[in-house]
Amino acid sequence: MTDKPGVVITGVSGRMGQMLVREVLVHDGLRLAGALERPGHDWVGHDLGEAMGGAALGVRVGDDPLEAFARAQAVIDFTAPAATVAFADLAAQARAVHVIGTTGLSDDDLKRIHIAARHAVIVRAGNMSLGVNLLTKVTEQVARALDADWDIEIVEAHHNRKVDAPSGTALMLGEAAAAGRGVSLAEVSDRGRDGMTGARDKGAIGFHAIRGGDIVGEHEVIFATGGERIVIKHIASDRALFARGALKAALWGQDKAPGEYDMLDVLGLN
Ligand SMILES: NC(=O)C1=CN([C@@H]2O[C@H](COP(=O)(O)OP(=O)(O)OC[C@H]3O[C@@H](n4cnc5c(N)ncnc54)[C@H](O)[C@@H]3O)[C@@H](O)[C@H]2O)C=CC1
Ligand SMILES: O=C(O)C1=N[C@H](C(=O)O)C[C@H](O)C1
Repeated sequence: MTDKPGVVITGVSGRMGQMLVREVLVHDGLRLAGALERPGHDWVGHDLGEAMGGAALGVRVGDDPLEAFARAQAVIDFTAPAATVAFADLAAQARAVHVIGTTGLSDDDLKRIHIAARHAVIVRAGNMSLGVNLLTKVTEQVARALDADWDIEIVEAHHNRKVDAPSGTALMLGEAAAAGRGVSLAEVSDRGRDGMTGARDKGAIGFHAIRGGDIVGEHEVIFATGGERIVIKHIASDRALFARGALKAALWGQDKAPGEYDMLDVLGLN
């Protein structure tokens, strides 16, 4: 028996799920306590290691979150909005730290997550990398220093399997730019122009999404005015980066009071 906190990984067959499994297996401070997939998925009932194409791990892929979370101190969840909202309630019942990487959450989803955080620690971020979280701080500072004669545009690029746009990261960067400018993102956001749009609205924050091939994740914040342009860019070339950030958050959350946190809290950048 070990006293390392046990982690359940949801969506284990997914791009991030498999990366999280690999990273938790080599982590010094955490152990794999369970693996979940959606009911009806091919992997359910099979050994996780064998399902991943390797040696048996002695961990069976399950489809019952309540049973799995009861045995865990943390749940790491990169799945889909409907699943994540349900997991937030169940992780809170089990008093397990819930690390949420899922993006594309609606305002209603966010409200339900907020309610679950009354009873347990939830760490949620559209991007778990140090580089992107640092970029949000830089974006906020640059936006604060510049007036609305500087147009702000956010361009993101991802692989062709991504289902949501703008990316969670682009929205984090948009929120940071809006905060720096002292405006509400909802009021100035301008998404994916097409057709006779008219001239750009002064003060708008524009979003553009590229989808292609196997791009892991690229984000650019452009500040443009007459005669000059500032471009700040982050390139992720390995999903392990997101997985390691999520594991750090799971460990960090173990001694925290119930509430909603983000990666800036985990990384000490707030
Ligand atoms: N915050 C961050 O740093 C990052 C966030 N993401 C986000 O993570 C999410 C997943 O991304 P990918 O791994 O690329 O997607 P994916 O489609 O490869 O994997 C999602 C997995 O979740 C599973 N799933 C869906 N409903 C489920 C349920 N009810 N119970 C258990 N499993 C369920 C699916 O079967 C699938 O295996 C997306 O929202 C993506 O934007 C991705 C990378 C980094
Ligand atoms: O779906 C992805 O792949 C990614 N999603 C996150 C997002 O929406 O920003 C983070 C990362 O860019 C990869």
